[in-house]
Amino acid sequence: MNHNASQVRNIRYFSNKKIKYLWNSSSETFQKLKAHDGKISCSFFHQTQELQAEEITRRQQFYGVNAIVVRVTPIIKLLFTQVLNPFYVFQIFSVILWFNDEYYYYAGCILVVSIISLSVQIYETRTMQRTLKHTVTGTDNVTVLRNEYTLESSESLVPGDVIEMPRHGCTMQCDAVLLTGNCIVNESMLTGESVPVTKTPLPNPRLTPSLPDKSFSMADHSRHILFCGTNVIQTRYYGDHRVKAVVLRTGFLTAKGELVRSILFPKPVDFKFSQDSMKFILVLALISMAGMIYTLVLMIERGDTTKLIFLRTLDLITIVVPPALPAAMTIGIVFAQNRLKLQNIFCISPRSINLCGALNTFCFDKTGTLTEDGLDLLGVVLSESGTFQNEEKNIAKLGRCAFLYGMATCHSLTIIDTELTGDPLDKKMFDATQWTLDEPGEDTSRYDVFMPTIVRPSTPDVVQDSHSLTDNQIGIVRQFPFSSNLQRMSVIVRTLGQKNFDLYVKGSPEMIASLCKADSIPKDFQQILSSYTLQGYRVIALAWKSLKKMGYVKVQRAQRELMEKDLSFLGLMILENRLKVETVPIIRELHSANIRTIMVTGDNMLTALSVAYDCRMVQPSEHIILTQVVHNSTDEQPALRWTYADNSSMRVQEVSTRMNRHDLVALDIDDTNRFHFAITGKSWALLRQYYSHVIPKLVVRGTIFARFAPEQKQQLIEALQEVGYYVGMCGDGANDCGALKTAHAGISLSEAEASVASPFTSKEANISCVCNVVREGRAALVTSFGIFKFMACYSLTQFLSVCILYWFGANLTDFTFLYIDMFLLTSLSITFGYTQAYPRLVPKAPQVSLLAPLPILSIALQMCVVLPVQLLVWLFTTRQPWFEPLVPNEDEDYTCHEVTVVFLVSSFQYVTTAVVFSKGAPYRKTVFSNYAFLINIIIAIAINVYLTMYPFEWLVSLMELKLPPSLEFRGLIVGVAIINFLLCYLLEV
Ligand SMILES: Nc1ncnc2c1ncn2[C@@H]1O[C@H](COP(=O)(O)OP(=O)(O)OP(=O)(O)O)[C@@H](O)[C@H]1O
Repeated sequence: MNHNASQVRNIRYFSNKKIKYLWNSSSETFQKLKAHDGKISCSFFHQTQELQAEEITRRQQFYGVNAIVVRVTPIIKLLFTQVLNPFYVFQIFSVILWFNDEYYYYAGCILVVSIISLSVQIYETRTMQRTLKHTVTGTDNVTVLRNEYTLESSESLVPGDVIEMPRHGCTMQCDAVLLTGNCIVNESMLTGESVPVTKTPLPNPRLTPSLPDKSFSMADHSRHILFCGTNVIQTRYYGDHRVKAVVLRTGFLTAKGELVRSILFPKPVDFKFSQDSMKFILVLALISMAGMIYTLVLMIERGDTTKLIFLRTLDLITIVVPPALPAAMTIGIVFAQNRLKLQNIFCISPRSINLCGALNTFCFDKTGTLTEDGLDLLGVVLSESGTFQNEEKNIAKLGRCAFLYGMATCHSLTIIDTELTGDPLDKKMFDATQWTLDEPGEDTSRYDVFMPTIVRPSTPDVVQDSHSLTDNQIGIVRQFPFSSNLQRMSVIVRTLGQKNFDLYVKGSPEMIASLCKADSIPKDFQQILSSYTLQGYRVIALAWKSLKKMGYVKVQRAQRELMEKDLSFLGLMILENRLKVETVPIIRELHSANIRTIMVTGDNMLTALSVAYDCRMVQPSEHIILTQVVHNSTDEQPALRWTYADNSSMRVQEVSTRMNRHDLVALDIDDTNRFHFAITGKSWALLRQYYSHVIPKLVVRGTIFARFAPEQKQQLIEALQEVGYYVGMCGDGANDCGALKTAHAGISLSEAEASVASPFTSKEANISCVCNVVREGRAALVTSFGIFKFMACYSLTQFLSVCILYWFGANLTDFTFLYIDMFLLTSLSITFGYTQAYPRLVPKAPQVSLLAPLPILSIALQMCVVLPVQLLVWLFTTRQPWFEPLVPNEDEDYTCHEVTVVFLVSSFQYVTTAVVFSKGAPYRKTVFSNYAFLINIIIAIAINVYLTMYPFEWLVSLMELKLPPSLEFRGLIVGVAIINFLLCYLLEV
């Protein structure tokens, strides 16, 4: 936390996480610094004048430098912050203790390991900071209005500055609202979607008095805002007029700044696993307290020296609380992240990887994610005089008609680097017309003063001379860009040589129909539409209107809502909606891994239903219940209806206004497991308003969410999280951004290299990345679980063993600790972390991975090599390396006890390892590991029984030792063995 209270001209403020908080004396609170207070009207921006020098200085003091500075923390600072981490403090404490206890080798080794891990951590933190700095930092020179238009460094910009957008593009260094001209931008840095987006000027109510002066909001006016970090590809301008924008927000207050802040200071994730592990460490600490009291009493009774008592007592804490636990638990994440990179999945938030292991629900966007993006145009159905004509597959046969002109003009395609780019749907539609598109040149004479994009037929028999005035050329003079919320886009065009302008609108059939004159809509509109959507086709409608009596200026200033009404319906475009080849197998695999799948789309409900059946999100035998909230009249509470839909037709059956068991019975659903709910965005909004108590029930069984606006997608994820689901989201477009950020794990399918849109970005544009992410998440989580359990079991085993040794007045030596802690732990953690890469998610798949035997091999190694070596060393080195007598030990009998204890330590560890490795991944239980687990347990029990009940008479006689005398001793050992088993078992369940 970086709090530094200061004063700027009697204003008290402090900064925290790159944001300033100012003192508000009237409310007596600190309030977050905002660029504007949200009560500004749109006309305010159009009245913006240049800022005076004094005002600029004042604002610069207020808002600071306009830069998103990610500092690479100096090594010394990082070192201090890392060393002050409680676990390192504990480690330092332990090392000092061990040195004092003369465990030089052991303390030395731990010191070396800690230094290495600290250096690696510092190196990695700095590399990450450097990469982030490289991605986000940027300054540029910007033309800004100060006295006159001058070139200034972008760092000096303040909110309120008027800037000019350069003609050939730039990268935005602030958030700014566009006042004049159009800009084509690529927002992939923020949204992951690399389709060019057209930004239009903010409506100016002063120029059009009929226009209400709405209050400005970032969400409502986002299509007029150029966001920081986005790439402005081209600007369009009026003659030699400037393309102007007003700076809205600077530095970390910008949209990009917010995203960078969320990476620099991630929200603490409420993950049960990390909470539980802290609780468990606390329990371990309590156990060590008990051990300390026991040692204290024992050693005081025995009359040991104060120093020895002090050292032995504290030593117990370092045995019970494993200081390397947090570091060991991240091993799985490191392996998983590297493996994801190999699969072309980039992760900017590694801590999300463990969360992916817990995901139990995955939401998918439809278009571009489950289905192909560049859908083939199947045909068109024209409407003439309010009647649908026959479907026409060959667009060339349409002839010159309004529908064809609509197809040729109503898009936001643009030429970038000589290539036509834009929305894949727009591209398919335009390609079908076989027209060509010319970007504006310098010549302004032909279309008044604006530089329009020109479209014209490319077939030679039609074009006589592409540069002469021919009535086949159409200029697109204004564009209202596509918005998911509005479900439509429109253009204002003028055919060359004609006086009047025309408006073409295309969008979802429901939306277009609602904007058309009733008499222009065919009577069988719903019927024809359903006939296509039921088959899963994507249907787009076109409409038209002649803007007679409107001059150029009026057309340029007119408000969108006022233009897009009283349209004449032109017809429907039918597009194929093909599933990607990967979709069905991946959905199947997710289902067999017990992960729920949900479709949340902006598309039509019937299309979504059909795709859901096709991709097997809903099985053919399963039912779908459509949830509808219908307003009968404005003043009364809307009615909640449950209707019944199946894959061949939709039967509408009103049931009841409440959802309960009776409703389901009334719907004829006897098997309550076999139905899914579906709802549209419109009903969802009303449901939230009037029936919010139904939402938790709905989302538990909801599978299809259609015609959902971007913020509703986000609401759905939140609703799922509220009822306890761990939710993943996979999407490809800007309309999925909010949902991707909100989900526990968001995967954006994007080609953008440096996108900060979601924690995961997959370059493969299909949903196979979902399985990879879940699989790696599970592998990382299981590794963390396994290592956690292993370390807990092992430190408890060691603790009990050492307590017994204290009883005899002995302790393990430097070498014994070294062997157990270093060799075993390191080799096992690494083997474990590495081996958790399995090829399938599904629990029942009887598949034996090539890597599966590795943990078993490691156990076998311990069994067949390490134990005998341990014994041999003990035999031939007069037991020195293994025991440290704490009190002069005259009685040779004790040596025998000590041997038993060491064997116990090893065999308990062996059992623990066996349990952890073989049972750690329940969803991947392989035939091999099940048997291995059983065999391991049987062997371990046999060894324990043999060692404790018939302690190696041959060995004893070989070493000329006496047998341990008492039965109590054997009883004690057996007791410890049972406790160990119980512990392992409890940890496992
Ligand atoms: N370029 C476009 N021009 C006009 N209308 C469009 C365009 N793209 C989509 N639409 C219409 O707007 C609706 C909403 O679009 P949106 O992008 O929110 O979702 P989607 O593309 O249909 O599906 P998904 O959310 O699964 O990606 C679409 O169903 C379609 O009818």
